[in-house]
Amino acid sequence: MAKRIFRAVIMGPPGSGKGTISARIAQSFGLKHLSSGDFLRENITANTEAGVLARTHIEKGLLVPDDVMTLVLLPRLKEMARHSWVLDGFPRTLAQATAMSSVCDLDLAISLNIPFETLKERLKGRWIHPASGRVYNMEFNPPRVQGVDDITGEPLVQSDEDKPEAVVSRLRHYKDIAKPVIDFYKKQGILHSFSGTETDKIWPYISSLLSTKVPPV
Ligand SMILES: Nc1nc2c(ncn2[C@@H]2O[C@H](COP(=O)(O)OP(=O)(O)O)[C@@H](O)[C@H]2O)c(=O)[nH]1
Ligand SMILES: Nc1ncnc2c1ncn2[C@@H]1O[C@H](COP(=O)(O)OP(=O)(O)O)[C@@H](O)[C@H]1O
Repeated sequence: MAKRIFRAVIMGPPGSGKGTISARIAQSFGLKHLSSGDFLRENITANTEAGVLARTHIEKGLLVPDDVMTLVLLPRLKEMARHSWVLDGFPRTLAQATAMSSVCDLDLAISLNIPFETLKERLKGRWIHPASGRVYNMEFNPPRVQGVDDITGEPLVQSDEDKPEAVVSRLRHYKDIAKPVIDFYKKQGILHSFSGTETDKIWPYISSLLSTKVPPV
């Protein structure tokens, strides 16, 4: 019998732990971790038309326009039709959520509610390995050797998006546009929200919810 496909999205403001939690979900439940930020970075590196447009917005701490996002994401989601996945960072607007519902059905939407002050602190300490998208935090999950990626030994960088001015504007904007998306999934009966200041305390709740829906690896 074919294995049932399971699809989840994870939503939350920048720094809320979407990437960290998606990586744990992928590892514990054998789902693929898809990330809108990684898809955009691939396009930026490859200098595609969408990548060039995306870069100009990201550099200003702005969201990438919906038409560019759907152009990048929808074909990737269609390619993943036979796989179970957790998608991090998409959809962020109602237009994106509606466009996505025309190419795939979701089983679960996770929403992370993390206080504003906690988010600001976390983003200040976030460093990434650009080639792989691996994310570190100088307190929460520091690299083994300061300033370099654990796997490749290449240097880590702090992204322009995590500089203080960009962070505050991104966090303000998030709340306004996320509300209709959250309501959209609430109406479908697939929304589960989790609140807290620490990923390690939220994780057991997410993990037990998922174990009722996806068999662990
Ligand atoms: N101090 C602290 N940092 C965390 C926690 N959870 C995640 N982080 C770090 O906070 C930053 C943002 O997390 P990330 O998963 O990238 O969030 P995203 O922007 O929602 O994908 C990263 O540097 C993480 O390592 C936590 O519970 N405590
Ligand atoms: N669904 C989306 N809609 C619009 N812009 C997006 C979307 N996903 C990612 N982006 C853009 O890419 C940037 C990086 O995304 P990501 O790696 O998910 O980081 P973060 O979680 O810190 O926002 C975002 O700040 C935003 O400008």
